[in-house]
Amino acid sequence: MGKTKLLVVEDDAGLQKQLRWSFDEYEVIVAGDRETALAQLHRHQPPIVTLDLGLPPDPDGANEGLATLQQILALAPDTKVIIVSGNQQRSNALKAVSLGAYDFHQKPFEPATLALVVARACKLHGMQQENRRMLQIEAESPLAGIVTRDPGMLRLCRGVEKVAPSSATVMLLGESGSGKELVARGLHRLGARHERRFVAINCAAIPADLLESELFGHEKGAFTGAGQQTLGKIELADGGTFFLDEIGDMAPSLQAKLLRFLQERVIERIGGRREIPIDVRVVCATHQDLAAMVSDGRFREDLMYRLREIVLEIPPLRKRVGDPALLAHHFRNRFCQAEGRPLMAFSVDAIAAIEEYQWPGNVRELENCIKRSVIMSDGPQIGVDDLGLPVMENTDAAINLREVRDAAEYKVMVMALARSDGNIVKAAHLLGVSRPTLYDLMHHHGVKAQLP
Ligand SMILES: Nc1ncnc2c1ncn2[C@@H]1O[C@H](COP(=O)(O)OP(=O)(O)OP(=O)(O)O)[C@@H](O)[C@H]1O
Repeated sequence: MGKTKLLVVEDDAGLQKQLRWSFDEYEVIVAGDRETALAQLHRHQPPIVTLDLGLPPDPDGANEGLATLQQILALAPDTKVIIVSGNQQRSNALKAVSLGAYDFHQKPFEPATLALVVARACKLHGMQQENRRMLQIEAESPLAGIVTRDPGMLRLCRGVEKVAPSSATVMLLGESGSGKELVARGLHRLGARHERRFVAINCAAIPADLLESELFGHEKGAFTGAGQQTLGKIELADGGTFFLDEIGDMAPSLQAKLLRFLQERVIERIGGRREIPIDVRVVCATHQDLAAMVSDGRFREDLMYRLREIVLEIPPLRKRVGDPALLAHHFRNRFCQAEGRPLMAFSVDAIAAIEEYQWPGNVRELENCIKRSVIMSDGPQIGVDDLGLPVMENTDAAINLREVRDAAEYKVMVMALARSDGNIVKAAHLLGVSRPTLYDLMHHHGVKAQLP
């Protein structure tokens, strides 16, 4: 990465030199008047500007400096402008701050203090840019609420868009916390039934003897304690979408009843004598291997086939390229706002740990981890210790050199393409390879020129 650009607007040649010298870790660009300053701003787009208020043709006043400030902010509103002004100009410096300058520093300048102000401004600018990028990603999100840049997830989202308008029964496969319910809601929202209800039931969370009544409802007096008629979840979803989570946990006796409903599309409330026609779109989900359960006799084969007219697989978080860090920023934004805390940055170590960790609990685990970190961390930064991630044991999962190399190659290639927004020339430059080499790599990994 190149140095951060710093535009110094200062008409005194001696001071220009001094500033250039004390900011050697920045790429310092100097301008001695308004016109040059605006031209340099245009050309270099520096995130930070130090601005002397006394510029020619008004070196003893502040009019020219204030006018320059206003033009800079009109052209590049995110720029952090730090006023460097003489003691006698304090009131003008304050005026500049009220016009949108980031801060002011009095002459004679103290390099160490000014360096601190510039570094802080730089950090703030970086966070604001990152936040803007996040908001854009969220706005561009292929499905409302789903934050991802991973090619596999983007493919899944395209699948959801294709399947949503049909009435096919969909089975979502994915580990716990990987976003199955979010995808089910996406199917509902993009489908023709979006104005009706989305009703979800988790078969694993309800005791087996209550699940039947939860699903099909009951008439008054159907069993002890059935004091009034209660509609089941399937009936409540009539016209809309019915989401059956953890379908693998359903008891065999209920599996038969569910199968009958899927075949005939009628229900009978417990204790009722009437068949009630119901028109719902069924989506189900499981983290279990249903085929294996069928072999063991724990799940009905005919029901499995009924349920999986279309199967969509949600990749676990550890297999999504770039998503752990992306989602961490997304949740950090959300929880900082919810907790009324100023936006915190992740330390470099914290981001590395987030990318490294395997996330067995997937997005839900990451979401909880970031929530806890935002609440618990004391400073303006979320450090690796705030995350409270377990220390990872060394696994011997991947020791085949070609596999490891292939996986690493794929990962950096997708990251470069994502970072350059699909621009092949830029991505090749980032990777330090030629364009034809990048095309070869993309071909090898089956990645299309335009990111999915
Ligand atoms: N890609 C994503 N972008 C943003 N938030 C996500 C994403 N995936 C999941 N989440 C969030 O993570 C949490 C868990 O997701 P969800 O409940 O859909 O997972 P699940 O697979 O249905 O979990 P379970 O198997 O435990 O029922 C939710 O708060 C959800 O909003």
